Amino acid sequence: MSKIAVVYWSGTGNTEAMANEVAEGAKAAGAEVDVLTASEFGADKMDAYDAVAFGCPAMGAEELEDSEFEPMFSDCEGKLGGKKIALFGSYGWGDGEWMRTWEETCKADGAVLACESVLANEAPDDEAVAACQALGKALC
Ligand SMILES: Cc1cc2nc3c(=O)[nH]c(=O)nc-3n(C[C@H](O)[C@H](O)[C@H](O)COP(=O)(O)O)c2cc1C
Repeated sequence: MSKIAVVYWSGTGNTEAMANEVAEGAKAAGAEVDVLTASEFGADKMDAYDAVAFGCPAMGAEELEDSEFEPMFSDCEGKLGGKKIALFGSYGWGDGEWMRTWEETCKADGAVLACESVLANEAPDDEAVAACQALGKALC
């Protein structure tokens, strides 16, 4: 059985709702899943999981949230080589630039992106919910 971590930051609950759907998808596919906030995760926990889903909304000016998520993620970057991961997050008025930048960072770190990243405009609609569940399944 694969062990999967869903690690997220969310200010107003949209990315949290996505994280819960990712977890549901992975559980339905038979994985053991831990859902953790950014402050509950770090590089020292990476080896305990077969795959990790990272979720963070667009913050700052098309950036990762900089007080909790970005420091945690930077910490994990040294452990991303060959690691199966997937990215998700909610955004507001932008065009998804934060996610494209984030994907490039992960590829440069040698991460194996299991599927297309999932973006939701504000609260996830039915399509985004289904995509989050499929993301969770893709990590199994
Ligand atoms: C301080 C701040 C900065 C933001 N910056 C961006 C941005 O650069 N691009 C964008 O598309 N949305 C931006 N947003 C909108 C959020 O990404 C959006 O509301 C998202 O749904 C929040 O997700 P959450 O509920 O998981 O916190 C920003 C929101 C806040 C509060």
